[in-house]
Amino acid sequence: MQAAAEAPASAGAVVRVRGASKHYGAVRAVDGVDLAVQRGELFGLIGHNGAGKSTLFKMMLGLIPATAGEIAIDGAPVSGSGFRAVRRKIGYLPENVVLYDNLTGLETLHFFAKLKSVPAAGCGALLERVGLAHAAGRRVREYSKGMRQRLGFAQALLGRPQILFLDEPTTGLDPEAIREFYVILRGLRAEGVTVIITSHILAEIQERVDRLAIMAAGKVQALGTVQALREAMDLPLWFDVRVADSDFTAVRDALGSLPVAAIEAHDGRVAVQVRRESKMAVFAALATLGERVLDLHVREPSLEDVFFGFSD
Ligand SMILES: Nc1ncnc2c1ncn2[C@@H]1O[C@H](COP(=O)(O)OP(=O)(O)OP(=O)(O)O)[C@@H](O)[C@H]1O
Repeated sequence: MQAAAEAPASAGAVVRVRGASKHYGAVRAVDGVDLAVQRGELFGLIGHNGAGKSTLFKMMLGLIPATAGEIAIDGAPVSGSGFRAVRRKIGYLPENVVLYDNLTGLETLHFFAKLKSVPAAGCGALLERVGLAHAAGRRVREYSKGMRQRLGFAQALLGRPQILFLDEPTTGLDPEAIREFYVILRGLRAEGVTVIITSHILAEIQERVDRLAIMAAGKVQALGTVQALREAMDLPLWFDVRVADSDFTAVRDALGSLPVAAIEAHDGRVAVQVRRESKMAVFAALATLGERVLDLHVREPSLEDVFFGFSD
C-alpha cells in the first residue's frame, strides 16, 4: 500500500530514521523504516502485536543496534559518541516499566533521579503532576496498574526531557486518567517537547496525535495525519439524517441518481454511505429537503477503519 504524503522534510527533524532495519535471524522485526519527527510534534506509532513498534523504539533510543540504516536524534547518530549528551534530553516509558515493590512512589522517583543524575528536588511536584501526590508515601506494592503506569510516566518526565518516547503509556489507565494524561502531553507539546507514543487503542489516539505511522510486518505502511490517511484510503463516509415524519422515501428521492454505496434506516434515521468525492453533492441534494431535515451528521471513517485498510 502506498504511504500517504505529508511526511515533512527530514532536514529539521528531531528524530530522523533512514532505512532502519533490525533482523533477528529470519525475523525482520523492523524492515527498512524511514521516519522524520519534527520538534514539538505529537507523533503516534500504531500497529498489530509484533508489528515492530517496540523494536523501533529501542533502536531510536540506542538501546539495541540496528542491523542496517541510520537513526539520529537531535542530529546525533544513536550509535555515535555524541549520543550520550543527547540521551540526557530523552525521557522513556518502556512497555513494561520495572518498579521496585518495596520502595514508595517518592523513593522510586528519587531512585530514578539518581540514575539519571538529575536533582531529586522536583520529584514531589512530578508526582503531583501525574496525580500521585496522595500516594507518594505508599509502597509501590500497593499501587494499582494505573498508578504504576502514572509512576512510570513520572519517571519518564524526570529531568524535563525534550524528547519523550512513550511505549503504550495509557495501558491500565481509566478514561479520566487517559484524558488527564493527554492534557499533560499537550502541555508538554506546547513547551516544544517532542512526543512519540505507541498505542493499541486507536479511538484514543486518533484525535490526539499530530501525525502517525501505521506499522505492519516491520515496515511503515502509511504515514501522515489521520485525515490524510483517510483521504489516501478513499474510504466512504456516512451521512446520518433525521428527517421529519421519518420520511425515508423523501431522502431517497432527494438523492436521486447520486451514487450511494449503502442506505439504511434505523432508529428514525437514515444512514447514507457515499464516496468522499460525492460528499458535497449529497449535501446539496439533502439541502433541497429544507426544514424537513431535522438533524444531519457526517461520520468520517475511524482510525480503526483506516488501520485495517493499511495493515491487513
Ligand atoms: N529479542 C528478540 N529476538 C527475536 N525476535 C524478536 C526480539 N524482539 C522482537 N522480536 C520479534 O520482532 C517482531 C517485532 O516485535 P516488537 O516487540 O517490536 O513488536 P510490537 O509492535 O512492539 O508488538 P506489541 O504491540 O505486541 O508490543 C516480533 O515478531 C517479535 O517476535
